[in-house]
Amino acid sequence: MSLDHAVRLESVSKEYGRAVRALDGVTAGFPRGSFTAVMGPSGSGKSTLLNCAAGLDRPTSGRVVLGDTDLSGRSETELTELRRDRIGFVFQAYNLLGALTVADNVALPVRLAGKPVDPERLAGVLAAVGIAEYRDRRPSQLSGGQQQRVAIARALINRPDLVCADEPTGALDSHSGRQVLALLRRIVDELGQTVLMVTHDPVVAAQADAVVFLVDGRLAGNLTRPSAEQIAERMTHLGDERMTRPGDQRMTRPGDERMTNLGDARTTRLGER
Ligand SMILES: Nc1ncnc2c1ncn2[C@@H]1O[C@H](COP(=O)(O)OP(=O)(O)OP(=O)(O)O)[C@@H](O)[C@H]1O
Repeated sequence: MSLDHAVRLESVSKEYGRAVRALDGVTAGFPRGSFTAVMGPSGSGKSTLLNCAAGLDRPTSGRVVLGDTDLSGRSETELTELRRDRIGFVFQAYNLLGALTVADNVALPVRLAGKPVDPERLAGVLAAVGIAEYRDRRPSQLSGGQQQRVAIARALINRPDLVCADEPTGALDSHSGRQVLALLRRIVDELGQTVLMVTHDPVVAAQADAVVFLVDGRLAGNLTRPSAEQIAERMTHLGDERMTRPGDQRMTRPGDERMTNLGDARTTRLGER
């Protein structure tokens, strides 16, 4: 079965100078409407994977395909436009503009594209993330969790192909973090968005449909709909993955599935609901 991927990485490697290979031959596809968490030890290449998938970093070799658009060989201007129009970003630091209102922050990607802001679309997105009543406030007048909702609304305004979230709950207390996670889950389930999220936290990753593990820039397996306990267990054994052969992305533990099964896993999940 050929899957409809929001984004696909094909043999992607990323080197910094000669010494650092942040990604090493990563091949992975992320089906539309799926929620995937990327985990691994510090320095394993998680943010690099996310940044390559989002066209923020260029692979040294291999290619990234967003929908049916190959990002290889695109100019900086083209990549900037692709990111603005087709990718939503949510970072640990909310990256909102303090001088703008909530509504203007959310509308910014539309204005930057030189397009008129559709008031209904704007109101709909603000309502969908639960911040309609704060639309005229400045970010500094909101809690961390509310600011992250604004960032999620801004990420959604252009109906992106892919939402990239790097430690989206990293700066939040556990209650706000849970709410933001539930919101990410909801934008996948109800709006059909595709979310790719980097996290260190097994409880956070357990919200995803699939968890992809990285070690030393290589895929070290994935788990489908795991519990936080299964993820934590796996994380403690990740160092063992260094023993696997380069290029061997087969899973070695019970319950694991190959990358190509991520889409099937999601179908199962939704089918169960
Ligand atoms: N701009 C850069 N220049 C040089 N090396 C870099 C650069 N960005 C990342 N690296 C290196 O690439 C490797 C992967 O980094 P990356 O940030 O992707 O890891 P990570 O898994 O997200 O780490 P963390 O969990 O600590 O955020 C690391 O060894 C890092 O030091």
